[in-house]
Amino acid sequence: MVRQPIPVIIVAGFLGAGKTSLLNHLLRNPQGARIGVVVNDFGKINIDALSVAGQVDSTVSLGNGCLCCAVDASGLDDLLARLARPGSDIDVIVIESSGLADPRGMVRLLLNSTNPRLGYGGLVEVVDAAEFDATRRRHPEIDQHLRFADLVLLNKIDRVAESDQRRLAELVGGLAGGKPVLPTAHGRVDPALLFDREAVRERQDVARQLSFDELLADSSDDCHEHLHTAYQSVEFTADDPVHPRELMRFLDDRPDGVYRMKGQVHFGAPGQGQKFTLHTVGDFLRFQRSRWARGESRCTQLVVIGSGLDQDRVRRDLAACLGEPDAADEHSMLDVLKYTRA
Ligand SMILES: Nc1nc2c(ncn2[C@@H]2O[C@H](COP(=O)(O)OP(=O)(O)OP(=O)(O)O)[C@@H](O)[C@H]2O)c(=O)[nH]1
Repeated sequence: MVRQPIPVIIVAGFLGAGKTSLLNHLLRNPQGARIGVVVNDFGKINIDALSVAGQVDSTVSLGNGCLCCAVDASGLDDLLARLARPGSDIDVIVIESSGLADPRGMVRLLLNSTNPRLGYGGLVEVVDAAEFDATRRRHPEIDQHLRFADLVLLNKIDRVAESDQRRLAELVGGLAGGKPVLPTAHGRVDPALLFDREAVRERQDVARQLSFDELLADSSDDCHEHLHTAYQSVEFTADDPVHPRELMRFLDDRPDGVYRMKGQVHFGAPGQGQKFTLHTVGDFLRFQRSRWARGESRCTQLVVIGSGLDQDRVRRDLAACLGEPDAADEHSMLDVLKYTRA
């Protein structure tokens, strides 16, 4: 089986916004995924509390299969290549970008990476909700950072009066250009929003006795319930073929709040009888082309994940993409193919 590229998620945010809290939360709640966390230094990562299985150079191996690596920016390329090498068990890589640095450099580095085993997993901007107005006055460049984010965590929401939460969410959402904004406390976001659990489930079926997750789960995490309701996922299935131009129109102008889309697409275009697997994070878009397996039914199955989604509208807009291009329209797949990797 061909392994999907390992998603690399960049976590950015100004000093003290809650980046490390988010990383610690993910390491405690990996849900069976093996996470490789990359930080500038081990300083604040709460490794002691996570039971260390071993240490090699600047890498700490944690009892739950996760890794924590300390690296400066110049060593990042090498480190990513090592984490993604064949045989590596890592399912997802999360990099903490340092405080004031413009995260775009790191995004560019990933998007330009020629390593087929690495994929862009999105830019998550952590914002200190309580200090947002003051931070913005001191660092107006935060507006730029937000514009490039794929997902914004409006963190320290516990420190903001309820009456002010809506104003901040709207302000930040506007600056982020309709990207999803998720209020969080202590960076506690459902990891399923950031990475998939499919690979994980397969492994758990084989070795259910591994219960480190449960042992390490943050017992003080009393907001687990509403974590699951903080974002929505919409499933869309259709047997009728999808019109490539219509789907590209939808993808070019995704509804507000969409963070990720994934699944398979059955296009109705002459000579394009292959299966296209779609993957989007924020503005990033990629199709992978493969053959349908023998006996596999040709249909479209998509999952759209985001926060503040108008679920009916997403379903309606996707249903409106069904159809087949005119026989005379020879180039209907052109835009799809621009974003396709074999
Ligand atoms: N009340 C409250 N405190 C928080 C929250 N998130 C983080 N903190 C606290 O804020 C401080 C900074 O959090 P960090 O997670 O270290 O922030 P950071 O972005 O990694 O900070 P730098 O590495 O200095 O850039 C710590 O004392 C955290 O305990 C939150 O949601 N609510």
